[in-house]
Amino acid sequence: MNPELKKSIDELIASNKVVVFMKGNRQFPMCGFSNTVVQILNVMDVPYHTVNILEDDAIRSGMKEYSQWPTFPQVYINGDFFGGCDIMIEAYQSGELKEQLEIALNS
Ligand SMILES: N[C@@H](CCC(=O)N[C@@H](CS)C(=O)NCC(=O)O)C(=O)O
Repeated sequence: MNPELKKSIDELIASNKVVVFMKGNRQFPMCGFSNTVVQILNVMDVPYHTVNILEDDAIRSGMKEYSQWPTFPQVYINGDFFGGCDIMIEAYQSGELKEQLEIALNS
């Protein structure tokens, strides 16, 4: 992929403990899956950064390649790809998400 784009994604996920690449933003999610992830993170009460992939086609296609994941939302925690909506729901219910967020935010 474009090395400039890769570098800017690298920097974005390195400088924010939690990043959500999503459709819309936290105030106005433009898709039910993205909305679910926003609701989960709001309940967890953690700081997170969102990127609206609908505003940038290069990011939209670039993130699919970068994450090797075909859909949005895409959640990064502590620099690592964590998952999409289904994985977030599962991890929220099992307690795994709380654990990972605690590790990330305390590191
Ligand atoms: N099962 C997926 C659901 C997400 C999904 O299906 N997203 C679709 C519709 S919003 C998507 O991003 N499609 C690719 C695209 O729009 O570029 C998950 O767990 O996140």
